[in-house]
Amino acid sequence: MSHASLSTTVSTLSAYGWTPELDELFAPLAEAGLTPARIARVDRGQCDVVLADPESGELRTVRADSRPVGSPNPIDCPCTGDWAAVDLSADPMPTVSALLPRGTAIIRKGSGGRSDGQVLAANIDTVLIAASLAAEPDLGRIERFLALAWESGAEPLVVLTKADLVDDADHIRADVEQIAPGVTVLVVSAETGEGLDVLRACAPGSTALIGQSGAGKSTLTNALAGTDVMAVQQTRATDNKGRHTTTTRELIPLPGGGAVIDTPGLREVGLYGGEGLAQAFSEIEELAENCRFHDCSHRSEPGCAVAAALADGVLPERRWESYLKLQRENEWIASRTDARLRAERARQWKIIVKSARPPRP
Ligand SMILES: Nc1nc2c(ncn2[C@@H]2O[C@H](COP(=O)(O)OP(=O)(O)OP(=O)(O)O)[C@@H](O)[C@H]2O)c(=O)[nH]1
Ligand SMILES: [Zn+2]
Repeated sequence: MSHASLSTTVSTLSAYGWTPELDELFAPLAEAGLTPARIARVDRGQCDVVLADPESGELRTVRADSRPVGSPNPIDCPCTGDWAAVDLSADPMPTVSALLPRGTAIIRKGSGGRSDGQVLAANIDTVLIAASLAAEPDLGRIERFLALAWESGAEPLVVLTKADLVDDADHIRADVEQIAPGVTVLVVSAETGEGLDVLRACAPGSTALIGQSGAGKSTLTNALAGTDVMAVQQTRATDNKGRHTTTTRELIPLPGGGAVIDTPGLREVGLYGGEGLAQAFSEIEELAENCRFHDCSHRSEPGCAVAAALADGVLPERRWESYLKLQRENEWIASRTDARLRAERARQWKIIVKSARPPRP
């Protein structure tokens, strides 16, 4: 590929987040005749990728066989938002030959008691947590989403939707700000357009939308895209039960540049370990630094700053309980994944030992 067409690729794909750094990383793959592409949607064994056509330089969506990059570990499987190397000349259809290392990734615990992780979106700049103002905000759930978002490496942003349905949006926003240290909380309405410009300005680049079913994620995606790209629930859900409209994760380009990944409503949001929890509860981490003992368990030790903050109401009981609950979950998953990784390593080790063993005389 000539230098000229490479820089065309950079400028064409930059709307999707392609950078000169990625381009440099990709150089050997381009040399091998592969084309950089962003995965816009994943189905079984195949995916839609967006790429700059090597001939015309124009953006094109191509269906590609993703089996060559499949993996028994769900975390390593291709995911919406991944950057990929595509072989356009493959027969009978283009194939995904390689996945590029992820910059950020939202990973939750797989559903149904499994200890596998599941990647919801990759290479995003902002995780937009949508929660409806129409119902009492579920603070515990928002805290959970915040921990998940911080852990992704991207910047969290809380968006309270359906502002047109309530009078006291600012009051609720203040409550949510209390549980979201360091995070911007916006109030928007897709119905009236309130707050959408601020939202656009707050979330440049690639954004992933997460939240409960019925939170208004698809409506927001449509509002940002300026066209009906996602199907929206027909009737106004009051109970939100079993009414999932969005079933796939899809990367949608935005007119002003950037892209948004709409995800299906999440009922189960198990954490998958990591430091995100500490960031989501940063004020507790700061408090703990003032405990007399540096290994304080915050139960009954003298000079415990957490206990003092609980006693005088600076740290609400609900917030502390929520932190402990998520921490227990994280520890459980950490113990499970460690055990599994150990088992995996033991197995690989056995294979190596077996193949290295000299043949029997
Ligand atoms: N009044 C009002 N209703 C809204 C607004 N945004 C969304 N809704 C309604 O809320 C319902 C749910 O919206 P969706 O966008 O489908 O919700 P979702 O989060 O994408 O749901 P899933 O796809 O199931 O995850 C629909 O009936 C929307 O019309 C808003 O700003 N104001
Ligand atoms: Zn303490």
